[in-house]
Amino acid sequence: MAQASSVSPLNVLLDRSSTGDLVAPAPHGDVLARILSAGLRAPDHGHLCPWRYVVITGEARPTFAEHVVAAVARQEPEAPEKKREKRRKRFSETPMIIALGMHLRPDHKVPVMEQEMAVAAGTMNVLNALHMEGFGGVWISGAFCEDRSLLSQLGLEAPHRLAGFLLVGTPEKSDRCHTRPDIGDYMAFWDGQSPIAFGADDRRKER
Ligand SMILES: Cc1cc2nc3c(=O)[nH]c(=O)nc-3n(C[C@H](O)[C@H](O)[C@H](O)COP(=O)(O)O)c2cc1C
Repeated sequence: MAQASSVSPLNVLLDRSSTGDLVAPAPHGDVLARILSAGLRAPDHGHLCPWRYVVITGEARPTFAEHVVAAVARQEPEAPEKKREKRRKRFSETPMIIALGMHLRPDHKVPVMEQEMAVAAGTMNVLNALHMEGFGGVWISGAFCEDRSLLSQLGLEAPHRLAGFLLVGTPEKSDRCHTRPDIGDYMAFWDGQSPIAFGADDRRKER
């Protein structure tokens, strides 16, 4: 486990980073159920429970990879063969794929964007939970995630959508933290008078 007793939970969170360089094992059984349960602890306006996790492992991966490649061909007909091959390899060989289904209710008084944000918040919880249990992953997306035929394979008929996929496994390299921006540029205390000017925006103007 990544979290030794002397390490604070916050330090574990601050240590998380995404990686697509993943090897076996991926979580399974009760550990997987607990990791996905963390997703269901996300804030959820209206208690609509919009999360739908579709787990793809083992022999189902190459079959699903062909559906992804077909969706890429439909959505991005100009995409080079190299891009399709990259998708095929990632979806066939990554130890576990988790499709991030969004069970949306456009007619509900809670705006769809808030329903989608609940799914996004749940996804972040899952990424953190993976990290805390010694696993890793990366959230990926693309135009192919809008492909209705691909979504149907996952049981997501309109108006339900896909927030992308988590590629999941064990990080190949332990030292994978990249440099993070300084929080001082991204936070401020409002003084009740003047609008905030963030350091991050000043720096952007300088470029
Ligand atoms: C909704 C969403 C979709 C993303 N899609 C992709 C993607 O298709 N390809 C990619 O390389 N990174 C994608 N990313 C970014 C990675 O998941 C990841 O955040 C990035 O590599 C930076 O790593 P970090 O999480 O350690 O900061 C996406 C992130 C989000 C939130």
